Amino acid sequence: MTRIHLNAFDMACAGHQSAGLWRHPEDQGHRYRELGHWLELAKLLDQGGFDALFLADVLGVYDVYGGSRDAAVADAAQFPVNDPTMAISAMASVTERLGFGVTISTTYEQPYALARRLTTLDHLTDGRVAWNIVTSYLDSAARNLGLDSQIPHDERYDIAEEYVEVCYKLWEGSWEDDAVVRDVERGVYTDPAKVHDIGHKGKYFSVPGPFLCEPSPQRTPVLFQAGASKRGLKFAASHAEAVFVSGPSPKVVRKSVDALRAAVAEQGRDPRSVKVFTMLTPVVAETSEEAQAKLRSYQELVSVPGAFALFGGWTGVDLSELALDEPLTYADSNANRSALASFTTADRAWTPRELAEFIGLGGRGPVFAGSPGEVADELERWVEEADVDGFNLAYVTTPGTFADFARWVVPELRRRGRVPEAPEGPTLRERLGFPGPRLAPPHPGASYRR
Ligand SMILES: Cc1cc2nc3c(=O)[nH]c(=O)nc-3n(C[C@H](O)[C@H](O)[C@H](O)COP(=O)(O)O)c2cc1C
Repeated sequence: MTRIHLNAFDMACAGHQSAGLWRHPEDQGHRYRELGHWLELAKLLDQGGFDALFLADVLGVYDVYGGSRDAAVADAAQFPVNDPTMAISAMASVTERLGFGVTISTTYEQPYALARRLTTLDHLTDGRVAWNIVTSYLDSAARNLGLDSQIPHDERYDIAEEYVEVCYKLWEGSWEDDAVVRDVERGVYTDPAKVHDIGHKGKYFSVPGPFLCEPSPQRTPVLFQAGASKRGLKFAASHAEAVFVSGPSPKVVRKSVDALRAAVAEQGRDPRSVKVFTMLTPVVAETSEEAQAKLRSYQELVSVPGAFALFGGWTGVDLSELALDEPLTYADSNANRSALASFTTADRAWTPRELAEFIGLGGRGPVFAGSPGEVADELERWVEEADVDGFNLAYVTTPGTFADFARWVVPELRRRGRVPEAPEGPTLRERLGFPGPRLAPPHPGASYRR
């Protein structure tokens, strides 16, 4: 029976994908500032059968809707938002096997510094870190990070290509495995002959020296990628070990997955070796009726302006300029092209009225409400019809959605042989089904190894 991988999808903010639900009395998203909140969540996920906690991130405010940031600010739509990396080592200290996927953009930070941060986390978590490689989509981020507006969409990916090349050289090529000798008698901690300058001089980056860190358990963290435009797919086909996609139906997601697997094969890699995760928000209760009642109570709390603020940031489209029943059209934007395509060209053109209902809960992915058996059936249907390997499960309330899922659905998935009783490991790479802790050929990163 094919394994189903499960990530909890979250962000270091009070309102992630379900705009307005911070008003729910059980929602604890506002505790995102407390370390205790993250430690409790990590323990719940670790014991509850999740493979990883996957953390999104943005470096700007959502200010496309109505030409203003007010809706996003008032509704806590991914604002305020803290740095996603800080709590990870603390979470690792209270968990055994949970992985941590962290989103960091290649657009606003030098690879030399980022590679060190991720390696530090890989050491402190004993090899349980993944990097979700993104290129960003908000003009507001660009403006506050020293640019007039965003670097053009496809060039951001050109930068990302060179960025990961630098990282591979640092992670895989700079240090030999046995460089650290700690030879007290000779007075040698690290053998200088086994640490190498990477000598990188490219179009965007110059890194002549050696990596600052000694090799960590995975060396290169597990590489996730999110972004499914034509250019995004090309990047993923070369570099991603796992890809995060989203779309409203299996039919829409299947198109991206087929295109991705074909592109991976063209790169000489096994198309099944890339794990695809799609976004879904589960609403589960003991019975179908209870789950539907719960869903209705959630729907009453949705903030449409908050949802439209998120949509504006993702796609660059200001829904305030459209009539409620006017279908959206696709135009190449500088934002997240695949997000817009999934509501226009991929299947059918959605209207703002339909979007208000759909994205209010769970963002760009579907919401499914049902009993444990019905939710498990739905996940199996997605695996079959969309050809995905797992899910980034978004929440309506946190930690409520994750606790319900761990309590009701994971045991059902275990009964069906979809989730193992004990996780594989010990590293995240092995837990996700790869043969060893480190990148393996023909992944291009492995070719930099000494
Ligand atoms: C499912 C999904 C999740 C994403 N999550 C993030 C994120 O958390 N932060 C971010 O800056 N970009 C995120 N992105 C967007 C990527 O940064 C992407 O590089 C950029 O928007 C271009 O996407 P495109 O190739 O689909 O046009 C996400 C994209 C997808 C499809």
